[in-house]
Amino acid sequence: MKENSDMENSLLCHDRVVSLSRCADKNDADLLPNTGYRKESSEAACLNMMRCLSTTLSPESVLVQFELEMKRHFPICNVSFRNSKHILTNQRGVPGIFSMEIELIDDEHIYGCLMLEFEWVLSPVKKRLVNQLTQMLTFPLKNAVAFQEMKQLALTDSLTGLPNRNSFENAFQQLMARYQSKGIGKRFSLLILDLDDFKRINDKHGHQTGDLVLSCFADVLRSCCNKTAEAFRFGGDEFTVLVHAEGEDLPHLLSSRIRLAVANNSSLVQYGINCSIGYSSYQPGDSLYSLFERADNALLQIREGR
Ligand SMILES: Nc1nc2c(ncn2[C@@H]2O[C@H](COP(=O)(O)OP(=O)(O)OP(=O)(O)O)[C@@H](O)[C@H]2O)c(=O)[nH]1
Repeated sequence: MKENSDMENSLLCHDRVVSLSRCADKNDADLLPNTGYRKESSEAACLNMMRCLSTTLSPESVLVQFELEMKRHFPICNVSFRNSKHILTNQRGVPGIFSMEIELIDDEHIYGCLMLEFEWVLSPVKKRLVNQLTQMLTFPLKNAVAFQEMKQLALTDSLTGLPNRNSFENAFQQLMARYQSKGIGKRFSLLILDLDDFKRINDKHGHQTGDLVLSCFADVLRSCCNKTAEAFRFGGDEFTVLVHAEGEDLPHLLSSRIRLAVANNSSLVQYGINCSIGYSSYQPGDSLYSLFERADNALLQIREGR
């Protein structure tokens, strides 16, 4: 069998694929003289790959770890994965001169396809090793994608598609941490929105119509929010918006925009839908409870004042 110390080549050595991986340890027994590379059997490479891929549950991180691990063996440029639901890519805009498309097979079904671009043309032996290492990706990637989907479900309201109460509480904690670390003066606001007399819709038109009205209201709310305002379904006919930009009159402006959008939406108008909105701005020392309580009191005052 042919064996040389050319770093670009994997070697077919005693019928086993042997790749060259970068090695920082100068005393490594398998270090090839004056190269900084060591020989590694494909079994060892696969084991390494499996070990490194099993440590994360984020699909993007799985792909990045895969890429890093592949880089030990191959001059790789771009890695991307796609299946019917997902496209993950680390495309850097520098195309490789040689590409391979490898199907990831799971229980005899094709789970997705991995596109790899390399800086150099690969020898047949190297292609074999790429295939072998790529198949290692199937299970961790599938696992990570399933985990992400479950996480997404747990944080999303299934009727309206808006982030749910759990999401709202997470977002609040994140905002509070961010604003606290930037010091006093950085504020954000909370809007609480409650549909007026919504029970009447269910009682008069049925639960399905009630669902449609809630979805329609959520769409209107979404359309009024921008990058600095995020809407949530808090529960039932109650919604919240976190406004994470400074500006004292922002909550007021957003409330007016939402009320106008509701009044101009024919689907909501036909059911006589109105909403009450109360808001409060974050003050240093506030908890979610105190901020929520102030916004809720403001909402009650608006209702009592009518
Ligand atoms: N269709 C539908 N109804 C829901 C859903 N979640 C909660 N509800 C109903 O929403 C209604 C909320 O009633 P209330 O809390 O009294 O609110 P309201 O009728 O708007 O009264 P005010 O807030 O005082 O104006 C209840 O009848 C719930 O059954 C849902 O997902 N779909």
